[in-house]
Amino acid sequence: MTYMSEAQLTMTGVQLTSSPEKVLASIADVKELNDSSVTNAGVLSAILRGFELPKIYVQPDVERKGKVHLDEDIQLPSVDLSVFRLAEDDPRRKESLATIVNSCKTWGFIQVVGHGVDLHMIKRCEAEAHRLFDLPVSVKEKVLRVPGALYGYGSNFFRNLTAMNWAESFHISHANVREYAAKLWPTEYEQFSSAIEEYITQVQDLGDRFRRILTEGLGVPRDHFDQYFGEGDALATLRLNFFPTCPEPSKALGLKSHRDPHFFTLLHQDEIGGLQIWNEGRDEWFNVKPDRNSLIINVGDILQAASNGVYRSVLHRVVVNSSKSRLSMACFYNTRATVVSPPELISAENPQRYRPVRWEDYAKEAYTITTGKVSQIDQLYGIPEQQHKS
Ligand SMILES: O=C(O)CCC(=O)C(=O)O
Ligand SMILES: [Fe+2]
Repeated sequence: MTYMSEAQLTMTGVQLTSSPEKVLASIADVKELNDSSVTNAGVLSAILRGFELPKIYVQPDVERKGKVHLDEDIQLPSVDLSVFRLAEDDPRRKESLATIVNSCKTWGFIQVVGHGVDLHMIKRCEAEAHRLFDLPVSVKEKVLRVPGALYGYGSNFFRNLTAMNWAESFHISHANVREYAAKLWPTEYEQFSSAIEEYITQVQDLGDRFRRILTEGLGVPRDHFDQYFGEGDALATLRLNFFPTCPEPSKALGLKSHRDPHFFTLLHQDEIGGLQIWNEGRDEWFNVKPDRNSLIINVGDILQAASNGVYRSVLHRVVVNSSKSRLSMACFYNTRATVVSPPELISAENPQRYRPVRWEDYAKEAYTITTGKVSQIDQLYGIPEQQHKS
């Protein structure tokens, strides 16, 4: 296998610059210069296979340190959501609700089966996602996500990147998938568009149902948050993530550690694995065992605020490996409304912990805080302790 030094890479056109868009663009140049046979593979895997890891992907120590729990993959608590069709006092329903609440308080994550999202449809959507990532770079560049834009192709969605994520991502919504797909496949965008639309529709419907379950779990009327979401009117953005095989996986990350800023995220992952969740109490990263039939739902910052800190938005990241690429589909479920926690959750002993928060304002700052101890919602919207007492 021939490795290219950084200097050689630079000579062939890869500018090691801090702008991911430029890197993508210059990687495209390398492809055209060096190897026309790679057009049907994902951009990073195709271009970088056999190369040493360019510096721009080497994560700083702060991102790489942290003990990983090695004994055994944890199985996130898993709940069959079909029990929520049972009568309210049915013990199986109660037990499942307790599991969900506990898991969202501690792990910030829960795994669900019996979710009602069609598994064949998920497979179709994954196949379409692969079709997208397999397109030549010169085509994917037509929908490049430029800085500040919400949608499109690229892996730069944190504004404070110190190294690039070893990933290709594509952000899209139900409302604009056709517009973007038509740029990728001028005459045959129907297949991709309808798969994505159907996926978002079904996952959003699950989100609506799950939102009411989580609300009930707070001990408030299950329709309490309906006021923020309307009828099937949640904001839902889909991020397709493709993690190519990586020549030096221990130095890179598929997604650097982050908390999702939205209300919650509904995630599907293929069978490869790579998602790790930070457990604060134990000071360790935990691997999540992938299960194709389930979806993972994780609490986001807005829900943490809306639940007055009961549900936790927890740090997570994606590690990569040298032998298998991975695909995940993350649907960010959210509201445009200004969110405050229900009065039932606030008392003298348990004061209001967050100022009202509106996604449009929060989004401007949400991705700017670096990794680690400080939660971005605490820092930006948290009400300091001493103000609780006064
Ligand atoms: O790929 C995964 O497992 C996680 C993806 C994720 O955290 C995200 O897209 O925000
Ligand atoms: Fe995430």
